[in-house]
Amino acid sequence: MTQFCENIAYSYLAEHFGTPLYVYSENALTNAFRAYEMAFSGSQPLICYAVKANSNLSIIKHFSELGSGFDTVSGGEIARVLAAGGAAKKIIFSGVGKSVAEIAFALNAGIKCFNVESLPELDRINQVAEQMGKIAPISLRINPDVDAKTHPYISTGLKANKFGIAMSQAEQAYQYAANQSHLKIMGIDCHIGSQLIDLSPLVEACQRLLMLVDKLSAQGIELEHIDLGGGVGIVYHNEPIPNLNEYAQAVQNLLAGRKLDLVLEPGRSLVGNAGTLLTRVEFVKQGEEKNFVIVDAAMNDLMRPALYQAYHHIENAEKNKQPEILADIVGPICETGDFLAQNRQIAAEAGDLLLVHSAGAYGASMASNYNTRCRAAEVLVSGDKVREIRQRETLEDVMRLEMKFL
Ligand SMILES: Cc1ncc(COP(=O)(O)O)c(C=O)c1O
Ligand SMILES: N[C@@H](CCCC[NH3+])C(=O)O
Repeated sequence: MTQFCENIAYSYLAEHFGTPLYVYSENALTNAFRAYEMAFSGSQPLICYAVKANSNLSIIKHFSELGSGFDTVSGGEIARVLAAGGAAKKIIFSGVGKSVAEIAFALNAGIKCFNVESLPELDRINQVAEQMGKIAPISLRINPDVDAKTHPYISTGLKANKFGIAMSQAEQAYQYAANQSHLKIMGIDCHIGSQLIDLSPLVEACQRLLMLVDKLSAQGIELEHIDLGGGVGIVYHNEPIPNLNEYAQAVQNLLAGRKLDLVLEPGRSLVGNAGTLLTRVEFVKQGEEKNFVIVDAAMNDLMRPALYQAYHHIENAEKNKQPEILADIVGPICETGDFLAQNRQIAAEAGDLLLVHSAGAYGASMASNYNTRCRAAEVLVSGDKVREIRQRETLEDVMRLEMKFL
């Protein structure tokens, strides 16, 4: 029995668009966004979709039409949001290394706020704003020193991480910002990490920020908004993911009675489970110690398993296909780390179609051309309609920029 994305068979999509292929369900994107809106309806937050999770223009456009704002981390991401029709006034610009050109671009666009991560960055933004005769809206990203209990590569709220301004330096930094002629203090923010499966660090970070908000208020610095960073984790395997309503309730209890607007920057939980990577089995190879299912997707298409030993559920597109073997599911790239899964029970023969689940976040957006492989196409399914939203790259696309130097 073949499996479906909404009303379209994966086998049809693979034949029509080729593999590897990213497939997204529009319904799943909408439902995930609405789940945040509903959970937090008591505080009417500005939900700023974290573009890095999936920067496809059509996905940005879809979220924009749902009313989303955007968390961006480069001039390129800001350009994408603007190109897709996103409102500049709903763009937040995060990141530890904003260049002069990126700051000028963001100021010209008229974004909502810069999330500033250091004193030198404050100086740089002030200088660029002065040269342009503008006032830059800023918020300070505070590093609350909270352990998010996630993979160390995506934990961002500890003292040892490069992100944010230390709690101990925060008041001084706000006073400094208040004295700069071309900055306007708007808010406070934090982001402690991604794929969070425990609510308590998120709540603790919010509490720490609110203590700081009170201290600043006593010093005459009033903030308009608090931005709590990324969203909750998603189920890849069998993780006990946090309940969004519980998170919302805890935050809303903490914010009750305060005149602070709420901003959220979820990425993974808006797109992760809306996406599947389709890949075709090239060969099944019996090694001396292991079986290998060699597929046409690789670490350049989906880097998460190689980079974080991340788990993605993989199954044959034909449900209940037998027999299963124990195998590593690997790509064609010349690296031993090029695997999508290790030691999995899977039914797979050459020519079979496999579904790599939960690939909507940090999949296509982290893809590369390593081994001079062409990036996969992406399609969006809505009911029984399917739309190509990124064409498969050709070799000419990949080589175009360099060819002129030959
Ligand atoms: C500053 C910032 N905001 C938001 C996000 C999105 O986080 P998540 O995808 O876990 O919701 C990230 C990524 O971790 C981030 O670095
Ligand atoms: N790329 C990571 C998440 C990074 C979050 C960015 N701050 C992942 O796939 O899990």
